[in-house]
Amino acid sequence: MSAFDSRLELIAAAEYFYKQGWMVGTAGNLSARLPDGSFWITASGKSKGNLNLTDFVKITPDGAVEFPSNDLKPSAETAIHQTIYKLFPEAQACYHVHSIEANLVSRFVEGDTLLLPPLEMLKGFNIWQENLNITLSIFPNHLDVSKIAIEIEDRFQIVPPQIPALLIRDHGVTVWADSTEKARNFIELIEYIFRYIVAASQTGVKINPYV
Ligand SMILES: CSC[C@@H](O)[C@@H](O)C(=O)COP(=O)(O)O
Ligand SMILES: [Zn+2]
Repeated sequence: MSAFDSRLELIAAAEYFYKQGWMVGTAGNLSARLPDGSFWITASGKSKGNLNLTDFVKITPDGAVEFPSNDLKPSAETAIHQTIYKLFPEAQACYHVHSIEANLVSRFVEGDTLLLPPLEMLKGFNIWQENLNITLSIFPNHLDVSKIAIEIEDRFQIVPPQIPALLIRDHGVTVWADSTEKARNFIELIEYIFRYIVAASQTGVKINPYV
């Protein structure tokens, strides 16, 4: 019997995110680790709404690129996935999407952290606190993606993230988890929180710190 192919999970998640409007116009990239420490990642520039098994590139633990076919390039944001897997050995999947709400909330603050509203949804990140005071790290969006990856590594080595997620300003969110299933849930949870922050900012009711 052959082992389960995690690319099938990535294809299904990408189709779902695409339908939510979070991976339009080839935006976003998804990866999943393999038992040998290598990972599958979406090839660069593919429409994420209808990926197939040949739309992935394998990155080995030493950073070599294994092309299933030679006209594929790895995701332009592979360096961020490599950094996440290096920093968090328990991570088995890393998902990155672009939503309008993520970009709006990234502009609600000028600093490098976003205070999250104290929503029950945070329990989905395994946060069990009475008075929730959780922040999400925001990073600048550099043209040179390796610079973003270096800044993620530098900051998280000193200040570990409170939840397995980070936001790149004017760009989108990245999450990681110990399974593809959890990574998909984490994207849904953080995008719900972003939608809540945007909606709350429009109500005039003091239900979040940005109103
Ligand atoms: C709509 S282009 C977006 C890209 O520049 C990038 O941010 C992205 O998420 C997808 O890049 P890709 O190289 O396809 O993985
Ligand atoms: Zn991106």
